[in-house]
Amino acid sequence: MLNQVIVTADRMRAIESLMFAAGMPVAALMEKVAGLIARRLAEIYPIATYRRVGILVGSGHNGGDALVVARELWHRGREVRVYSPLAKHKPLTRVHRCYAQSLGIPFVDLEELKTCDLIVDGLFGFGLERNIQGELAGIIDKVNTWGIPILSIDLPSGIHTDTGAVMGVAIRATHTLCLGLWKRGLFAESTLSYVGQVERLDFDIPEFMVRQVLGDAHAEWRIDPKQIFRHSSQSSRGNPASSCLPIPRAITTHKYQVGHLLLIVGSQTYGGAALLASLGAKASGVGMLTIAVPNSLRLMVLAQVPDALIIGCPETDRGAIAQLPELDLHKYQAIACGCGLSLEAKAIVERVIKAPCPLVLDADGLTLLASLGIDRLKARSQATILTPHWGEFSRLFPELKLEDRLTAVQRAASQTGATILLKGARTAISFCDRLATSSLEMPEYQQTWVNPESTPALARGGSGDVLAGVIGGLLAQGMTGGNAAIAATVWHSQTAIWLAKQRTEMGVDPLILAQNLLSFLAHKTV
Ligand SMILES: NC(=O)C1=CN([C@@H]2O[C@H](COP(=O)(O)OP(=O)(O)OC[C@H]3O[C@@H](n4cnc5c(N)ncnc54)[C@H](O)[C@@H]3O)[C@@H](O)[C@H]2O)[C@@H](O)CC1
Ligand SMILES: [K+]
Repeated sequence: MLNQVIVTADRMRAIESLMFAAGMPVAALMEKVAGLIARRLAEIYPIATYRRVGILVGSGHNGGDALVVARELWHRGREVRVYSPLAKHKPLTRVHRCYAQSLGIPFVDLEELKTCDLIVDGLFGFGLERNIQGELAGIIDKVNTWGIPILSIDLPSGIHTDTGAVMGVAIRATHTLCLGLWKRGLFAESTLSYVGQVERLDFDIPEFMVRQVLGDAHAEWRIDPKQIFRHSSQSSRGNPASSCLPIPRAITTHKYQVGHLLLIVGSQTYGGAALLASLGAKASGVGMLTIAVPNSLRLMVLAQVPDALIIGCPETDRGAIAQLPELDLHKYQAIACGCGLSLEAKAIVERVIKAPCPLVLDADGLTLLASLGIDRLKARSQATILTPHWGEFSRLFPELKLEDRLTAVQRAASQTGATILLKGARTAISFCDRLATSSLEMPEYQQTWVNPESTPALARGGSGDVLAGVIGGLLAQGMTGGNAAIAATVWHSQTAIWLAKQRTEMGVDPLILAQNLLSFLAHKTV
């Protein structure tokens, strides 16, 4: 649980206050935390290569942490230099400063840090309140130009704890050690070029205190990718129940028990999208797959996906699906619609919105939904998953485009009742459900999960089609909207990370991705 909650500065302060009120001395906690930072630093940046360490010290407890780290590194034989540009300090920071000086640790001018092998950034943590200006801004700008590795304590100084906004300037870290609980701002896409590699440093915050502050309906969570993949005998801990892969199967399972998915995809212009979505759906292990495409694509899709039922649909002059033939939409456990559909297929989207089964809308399906009006979703009684990237999201929810991504996705999901999967480098998924770790009596509530690991290898046309197909397949097999969105997102991004290691980020085209989803899953769960 502690590795999954995302907190704001206020929540972090409230949890910290509970620890202090219960008797943990403030100074003891700083000592413990900074000791852990110093130990982790020694693993990441060994003394043999990073002997000279420059420490940036601010006025608050982030600076206090940095001074304890400075002292510990000094005792372990590093050449430490401290730069402490502010005149006033919080009392605990001040005493650590005095003690460091009494040990003979040099307090130097900024320029003298230029020859260091490593910089430790302890200027500001979650206490940053306003834009950084004047001399301090100049200091950060300068340090960023040196090209020396920087380890930031808690957050890169200058990053807003809650929104991730850059408060004027910010340190560009190579490594960030987030203390205790994940800070919300670390998950904003705009901070990714500032945080470097991010780790959480656990300092034994009692879980009951975290629960006391966050309550039973905590809204923002970080997905733990490791918990998605498991042997079928293992139970899920933390991530929403049954978002785990592979989906277990009873020995007597027959094909009609593992879902029938209808894909409505493709146009003459975007034939490949239909194939990629189909291959994603196929990898999900869905029992039956029916693919509705324009007539002219029928044989091409049949040749590539021989195990699917292919329905050729009448098409417009420009090769979009003009109408669905007499299909009984009741017989499908899920429908995924939109990949490569083209913007001529509005009538199709109008029809599938009324379908009496779970529905995934992607790509052109979303743009068409935006033109029909998001209110159309009110007619739906079954799960709906929308999978927009930011551009599609802004068309669907223009009034939310100024919000930060986490707030925006949360509002969109509560407005529509749908699961919203906002794609990006840190895909965020918001839906209304019970939390897996809670009792069944617990009411459903709005929750948002962020995928913390991905790769720019996925930034190419067609990756999203594969994802939509996988989600459709998982939905058809009975996963809830939120669980299917989480499982598919993690599976898709972890497969891409795995492939990028073998083929470079240039080598993960969507076809390779779709073809390797199952090899990755097998490799992960043996
Ligand atoms: N949460 C926890 O349980 C723990 C927190 N610790 C550390 O304490 C930090 C938070 O400490 P603080 O609350 O003292 O906050 P910070 O150390 O982040 O900084 C706050 C100080 O900076 C000043 N300040 C804020 N914005 C400024 C600006 N734009 N320009 C100039 N000065 C500005 C404030 O007046 C205040 O003096 C954490 O980030 C972490 O490093 C650890 O020591 C121990 C455990
Ligand atoms: K910092």
